[in-house]
Amino acid sequence: MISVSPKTILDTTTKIDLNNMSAEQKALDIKNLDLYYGDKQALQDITMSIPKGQVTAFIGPSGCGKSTLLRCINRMNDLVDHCRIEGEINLHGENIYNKHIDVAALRRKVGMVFQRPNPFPKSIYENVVYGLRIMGENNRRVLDEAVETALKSAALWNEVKDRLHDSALGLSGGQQQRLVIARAIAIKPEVLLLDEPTSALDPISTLTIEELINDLKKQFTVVIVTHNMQQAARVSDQTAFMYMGELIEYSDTNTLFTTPVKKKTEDYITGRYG
Ligand SMILES: Nc1ncnc2c1ncn2[C@@H]1O[C@H](COP(=O)(O)OP(=O)(O)OP(=O)(O)O)[C@@H](O)[C@H]1O
Repeated sequence: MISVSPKTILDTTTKIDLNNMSAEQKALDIKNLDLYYGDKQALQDITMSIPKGQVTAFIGPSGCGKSTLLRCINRMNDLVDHCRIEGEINLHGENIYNKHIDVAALRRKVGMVFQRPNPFPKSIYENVVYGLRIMGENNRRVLDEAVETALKSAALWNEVKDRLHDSALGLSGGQQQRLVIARAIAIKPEVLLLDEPTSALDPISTLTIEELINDLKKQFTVVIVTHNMQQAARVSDQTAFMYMGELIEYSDTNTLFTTPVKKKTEDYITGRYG
């Protein structure tokens, strides 16, 4: 089993019965989800519920479908021409793949942060208010408050409060990633999707983001894809292990890393493949 710190093992974050959640506890309900890129099936019959206000990690070897599943949650795969999806992802009891769903509105509720920080070539301030401006908000006082709140939530305020109108491109990689998180949360999404958010960062910036994720779950439901099992063990409440497009095991993180039920999970977390 991988070594997780005693603090992680003893963490008594509210445990949820993942197989028996009430509608109020669920942020997302994924049912029998299949995804095909052309003829190739990349996700097979994924069924899982993701609890509100917690951190859920997707782990598994390269190519197992982690990012594909994450991208389904805000319909980013709609942008891939030859991609076909069957099954459901329910948000508030409504399938986000229903024909009448407004995808732009969905993406306001389900924000996403990618591997590489991607600030716009604008000021720090304008990056944070970008989504609000698109939504038609131009009141200076409202925008100022949103900038302060989002940057504080993203643990960046103290570092940038005196240079809000400088270019975002002058920030370090770790600061840029926190800025992108601030931009995503400024419009107050319900769910925040993080696709390997620290893979391009140094260890200290990684630690800062991991601490931040722990704070973010007080306000948002967080779903994170990570290659790094120690990171999943450190930041998540529950972990889903995927292999070749299938969800093999999904349980609270301590259980998955200490007493996995499936042999494939055990082989993966003990480093036999991946
Ligand atoms: N746009 C695409 N077109 C065709 N195939 C794709 C596309 N995106 C992903 N795939 C394939 O789907 C499968 C799952 O890929 P995905 O990127 O979701 O895996 P992953 O677990 O996130 O991998 P990694 O950890 O390497 O990022 C892989 O076989 C991949 O080659």
